[in-house]
Amino acid sequence: MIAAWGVEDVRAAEKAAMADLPDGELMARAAKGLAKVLEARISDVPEARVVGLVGSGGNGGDTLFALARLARADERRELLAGIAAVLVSDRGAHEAGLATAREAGVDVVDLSGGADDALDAACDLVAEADVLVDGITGIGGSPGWSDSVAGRCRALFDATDDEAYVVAVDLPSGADPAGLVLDSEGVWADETVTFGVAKPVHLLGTAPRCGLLTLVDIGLEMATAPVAETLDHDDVAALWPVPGPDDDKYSRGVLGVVAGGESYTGAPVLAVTAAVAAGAGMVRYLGPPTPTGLVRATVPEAVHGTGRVQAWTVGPGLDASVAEDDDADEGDVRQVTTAREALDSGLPCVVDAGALDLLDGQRPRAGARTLLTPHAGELARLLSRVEDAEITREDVTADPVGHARRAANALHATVLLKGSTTYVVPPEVSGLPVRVSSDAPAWLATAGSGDVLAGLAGMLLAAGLDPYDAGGVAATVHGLAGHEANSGGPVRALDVAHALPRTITALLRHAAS
Ligand SMILES: NC(=O)C1=CN([C@@H]2O[C@H](COP(=O)(O)OP(=O)(O)OC[C@H]3O[C@@H](n4cnc5c(N)ncnc54)[C@H](O)[C@@H]3O)[C@@H](O)[C@H]2O)[C@@H](O)CC1
Ligand SMILES: [K+]
Repeated sequence: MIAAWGVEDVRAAEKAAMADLPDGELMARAAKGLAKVLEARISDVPEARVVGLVGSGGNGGDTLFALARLARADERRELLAGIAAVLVSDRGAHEAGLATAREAGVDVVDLSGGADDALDAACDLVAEADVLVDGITGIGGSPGWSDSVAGRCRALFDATDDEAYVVAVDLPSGADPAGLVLDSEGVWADETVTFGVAKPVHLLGTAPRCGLLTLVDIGLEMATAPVAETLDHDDVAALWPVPGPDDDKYSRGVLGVVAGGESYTGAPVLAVTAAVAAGAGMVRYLGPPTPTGLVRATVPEAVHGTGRVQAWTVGPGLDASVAEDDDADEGDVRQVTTAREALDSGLPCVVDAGALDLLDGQRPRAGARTLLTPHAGELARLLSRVEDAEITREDVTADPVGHARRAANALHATVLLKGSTTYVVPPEVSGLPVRVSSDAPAWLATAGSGDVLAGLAGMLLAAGLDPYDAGGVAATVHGLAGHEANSGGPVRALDVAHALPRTITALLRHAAS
């Protein structure tokens, strides 16, 4: 599991650690770890040139100390062609760090004061750099560039060679440390070397601009809960419901699926296939004749009609608007009633697609376990109704976690917000971290993919997982199955469902080995 703590909690932990350590020890640890990573990255580059961009705070301090270490280490080996530091801020740079870097022989170009010739010299340096170390801002930075350095930073990054390997110190400068502002100007790194623990910027929607995440241990002890986390393969395997010798199909979990209608016939096939493929004890499909016939023909394991279930997946391919349409097919209208009955049942429920349109607030029975699985547009529609306000898809994509949280709080449900990054957001009162999953292939953005996810998540609810775990596990396994279905190329949703058994087997085998 990778867990991320908020900036205030990180600062508190740093303060606590520093109280027991000699002055400068924590930064020395950070710089040592950073220098080690830089050394490894340049080990194969003959006559490498390393340039650090240095801001005025602790982030620049880390960078200067690390460059000094690199320069010292190279005194003996003379493998590097040059090590330079560009001071970008008018406020100068970390005093001890700068003195140490100068002493170690690091070339320094100071841009404070704004002289054009200094900026030209700095641009020449970065144009030649094989490794660019971004130490402008860390957790003390605000999103984007501040006015005083914006022109310089733009010029420096414009001059950077596309081939240069960009290593961000702690986080890419200009990225929002809290990971909430997604579109700020600033650095996109190939690798981010962070210290102590990950921060939200590394896991939330800003994660893609961090590149590879490398964690350097500096001995922080966190006294608070993380705000975000990403499940790794072992976490998922540990949560996966593995049947024991005493289990039967009922104890493993029966999932009821209310999906599709006379016009939308594919979604039920996908959701039911996914639930069966993921290992449901039994899947019971409820729907009008045409999709029922299709499910019968394609998923012979499923049963049909009303009966005992332990959880529901409601909504894939469901058209809730037929309830208001006098000319609508009778079976479709009945399907909306069935969906309402499932929502009213008090049983655990995945509420997806069309069923989200049936919710105006909490499900009727207090405490009913609920996992909502909207994409950004569906969440905007749901929140607009619940809050009686106009909320757009753009509002949601600009602050996905904030909006998912509002829906989770208002509906007492866990919200799995689908997108290139998927967030599983429990109500605030739970105190649980947001779960983030961002390594699904972009090819998964395809029709039917959400139906597979809804079937998979429903199967996990039926097996007894709570909505938070079911959402986190389903999002991760769905992404892995997307890779498994056709790594590096287009995938169709049905293939993702069919890839579930081998994806799950691989996870369980890996964890057992
Ligand atoms: N405090 C500690 O014990 C440790 C701190 N460490 C490093 O110190 C960093 C935090 O240091 P600071 O609190 O000094 O803050 P930073 O170094 O992250 O940034 C603060 C400086 O950046 C400027 N700045 C803020 N927003 C800006 C923007 N949008 N554009 C341009 N400049 C901007 C500020 O004027 C200020 O001078 C961490 O990210 C980490 O790299 C590490 O050495 C680990 C230990
Ligand atoms: K940085």
